[in-house]
Amino acid sequence: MEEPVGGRRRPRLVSSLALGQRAWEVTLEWERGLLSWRDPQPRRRGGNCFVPASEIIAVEETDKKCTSGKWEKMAKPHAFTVYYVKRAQKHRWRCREVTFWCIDEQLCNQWIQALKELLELQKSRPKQLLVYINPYGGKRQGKRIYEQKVAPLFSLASISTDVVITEHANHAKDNLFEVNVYKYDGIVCVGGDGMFSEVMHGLIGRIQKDSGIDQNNPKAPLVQNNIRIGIIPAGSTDCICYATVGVADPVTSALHIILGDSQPLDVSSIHHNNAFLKYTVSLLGYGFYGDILKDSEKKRWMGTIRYDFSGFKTFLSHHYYEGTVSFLPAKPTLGSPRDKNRCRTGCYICSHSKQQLEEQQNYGSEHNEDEEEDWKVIKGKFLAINAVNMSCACPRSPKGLSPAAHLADGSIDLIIVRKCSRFSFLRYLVRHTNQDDQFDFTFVEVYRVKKFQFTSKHLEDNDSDVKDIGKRHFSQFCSDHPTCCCTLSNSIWNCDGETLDSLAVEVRVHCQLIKLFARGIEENSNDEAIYC
Ligand SMILES: CCCCCCCCCCCCC/C=C/[C@@H](O)[C@H](COP(=O)(O)O)NC(=O)CCCCCCCCCCCCCCC
Ligand SMILES: Nc1ncnc2c1ncn2[C@@H]1O[C@H](COP(=O)(O)OP(=O)(O)O)[C@@H](O)[C@H]1O
Ligand SMILES: [Ca+2]
Repeated sequence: MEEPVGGRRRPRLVSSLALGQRAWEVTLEWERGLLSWRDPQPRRRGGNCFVPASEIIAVEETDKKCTSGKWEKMAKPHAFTVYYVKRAQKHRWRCREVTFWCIDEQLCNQWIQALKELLELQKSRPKQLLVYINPYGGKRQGKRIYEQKVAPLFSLASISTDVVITEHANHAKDNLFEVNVYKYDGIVCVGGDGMFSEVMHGLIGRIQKDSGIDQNNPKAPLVQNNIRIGIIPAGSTDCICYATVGVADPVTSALHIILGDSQPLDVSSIHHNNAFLKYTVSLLGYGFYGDILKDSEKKRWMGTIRYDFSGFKTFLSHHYYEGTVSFLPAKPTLGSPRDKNRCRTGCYICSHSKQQLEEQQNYGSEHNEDEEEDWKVIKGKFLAINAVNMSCACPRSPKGLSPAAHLADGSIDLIIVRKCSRFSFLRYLVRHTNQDDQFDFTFVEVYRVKKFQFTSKHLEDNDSDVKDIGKRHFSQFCSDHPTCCCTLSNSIWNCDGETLDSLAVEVRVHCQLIKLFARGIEENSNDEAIYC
């Protein structure tokens, strides 16, 4: 039965269709973009289901061969299946399907047609994607994960893909300078944070090159682009995926890509002496996390547990490093890393930053804050200096290094852990895994900043040539004395899981430079009223 209601542009479609052994009242509301089905006998539990069009993955005429033997086929020979997003535990999404049956072929086709037209209106969904798979990331499962869990969903959603399985490090990055990136709606990387970093460098670099922007100029206004990046987690930490989606799960990420989600992300650029070094979006860490990375790179053969092993070893070695950190604080309107304001889907702090960014772009370039505002300087002995652009939540620490950091506010949270006892440092680390405040220690400071610089004491004391010789000498010295906590050695910078070639860095955040196929972490996503 079809019932035009309201006489507006498009009538509401209401039919009695069979689902399971019963007839259900199925409604498609064009104005609200909502598909619902209601059990006309509401005594039964779970009698009402709603799926917004924005969460429908695909609609297909049901292949009757696959369902032979069911009573539906005999009584109601025509059917269509709707595939939609079902929210499961802990921010996981799954693809669920529901098949409706009817006697009238024309009615069945009308439903398929209407649902397909509704899907056509979802303009932000990608149609063509470029996929890079790192077959060696994490547990070396990238190719299998993509082929078994992701590709079937992309094909269900009629997304066409060009797939590149990388053959060496930097393959994806270099390739992004060669291909016609503009023909794609998005780039997907299958791997860990390192693989994401590679794709991000390729994409940002390519866009700047095409726009005539010199990345070596630390003051250059970088050009944003609308080609979104999707992450299918298949790495060792997968913090960028976890902190932007709420879980590191390939199917969930594939569904966010299919629905065409868009999450802007801050990117920090790292320079030294007017030379571009790298971009970072998650952790830029010196000291503890730099040392873990240095040690763990030698243990890649161990797989993902290399980080725990190197973490334990680095914890025991308890090295501290001397240097100077200077930073430019962010405006107080951006909140503080110690407030309880978490960045969640639709975050108002990030939306406000977006508005400001648009105003700046419309009314001329950013004014020079360096000259107007006060830089703060901290000299000392540090166990760790961590700059994070996002919470860095990951399975090891579900709240992350800075639980209140924002994905797209145009600021970095700078965490400084001064020299302290092993026991105090352990207490600090343990608080990453429980509800206690990890910043509530006298030896931990945290600031929300726009820019910062770091120089190791060795660089301050020596000129750069002497430094390089000294660095090698001191590193040798310390690896010969693994139990000493001497300050003579340098650490390295861990930049999203990759090493940096410089000890001294000048870092600046670029508000919302890139976009991901994500929507941030949904608040109470299990309680919403969509599911059945
Ligand atoms: C006592 C337990 C303490 C647990 C503390 C856990 C804090 C974890 C914070 C993790 C922040 C991760 C930031 C993300 C970095 C990634 O971009 C980056 C690259 O990822 P990819 O390999 O997927 O490409 N990953 C990393 O640099 C690895 C970070 C390693 C984190 C492992 C930390 C383990 C610490 C273990 C300390 C053990 C002390 C035991 C004392 C008895
Ligand atoms: N085919 C390949 N062979 C070797 N290294 C690769 C290949 N493809 C990508 N890489 C590099 O592997 C590094 C780690 O990748 P990633 O996917 O982040 O795994 P993990 O999370 O285990 O570190 C990245 O620096 C990336 O550039
Ligand atoms: Ca940020």
